[in-house]
Amino acid sequence: MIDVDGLDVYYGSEAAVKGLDLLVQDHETCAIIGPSGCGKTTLLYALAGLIKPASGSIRIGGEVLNKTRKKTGLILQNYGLLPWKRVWENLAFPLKTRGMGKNDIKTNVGKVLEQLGLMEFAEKFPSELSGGQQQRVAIGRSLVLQPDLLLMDEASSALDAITKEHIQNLVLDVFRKNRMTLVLVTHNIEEAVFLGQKIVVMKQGTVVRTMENPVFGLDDLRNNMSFYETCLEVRRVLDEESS
Ligand SMILES: Nc1ncnc2c1ncn2[C@@H]1O[C@H](COP(=O)(O)OP(=O)(O)OP(=O)(O)O)[C@@H](O)[C@H]1O
Repeated sequence: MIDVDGLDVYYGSEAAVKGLDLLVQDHETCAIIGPSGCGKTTLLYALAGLIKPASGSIRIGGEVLNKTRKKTGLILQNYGLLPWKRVWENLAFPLKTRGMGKNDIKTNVGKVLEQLGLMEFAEKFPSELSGGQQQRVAIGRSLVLQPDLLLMDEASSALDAITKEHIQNLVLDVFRKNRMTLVLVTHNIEEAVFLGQKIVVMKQGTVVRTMENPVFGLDDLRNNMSFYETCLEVRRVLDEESS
């Protein structure tokens, strides 16, 4: 479980996150949505252990977080790939740095490339790939480490509408097959409703609304009217909170 209690994060004298409380259960997905500048990315970095809070606490699996965790994967907006390494090496690199043997690396990287449909791109450089393919490689880089918690910042914001949906489908599939907790930050209401079991609305550095998503995980969700009704409900909440 992720348990955030009274979190304050400052940049200099400016508070980016203020008195924020959040609970995310194990194997749950949580989508964080809110206007630009409300502190979503800052919260994600704090959950990754990359930013130290001024006060309050973050507990993950009962342990107070005071540095990065091996079992937390973080996927950033710009994908964070190593441009001079091929896809295969991009996935192998985090395992090498953890001292894994060659054969185990081969098996693990092979499995993840297979799962993400990336085998045919194994020998390519990131610059030779489309945005959606690069995003899949970024997901792969996190998955090889078998995270129990995956943090994603704007998973699909730079992608066209169709590729966006493919990536969202893939993220849901990855979540289901890998038994992890998923926290994602998004500007996109449909993405929040598609991927968030719990939808958390932020405003000015704090959580103003938490919604349980009634349609999360339904089959063929995008062809179901209740999906769009839930999107409208989230839109109403965002409008109310911004007025
Ligand atoms: N490195 C930094 N130094 C100083 N202020 C920062 C820094 N990063 C973010 N901020 C400020 O902290 C606040 C929260 O920023 P943050 O990036 O967390 O918001 P966000 O909700 O993720 O925004 P967006 O949706 O536009 O990405 C903003 O007012 C921003 O200007």
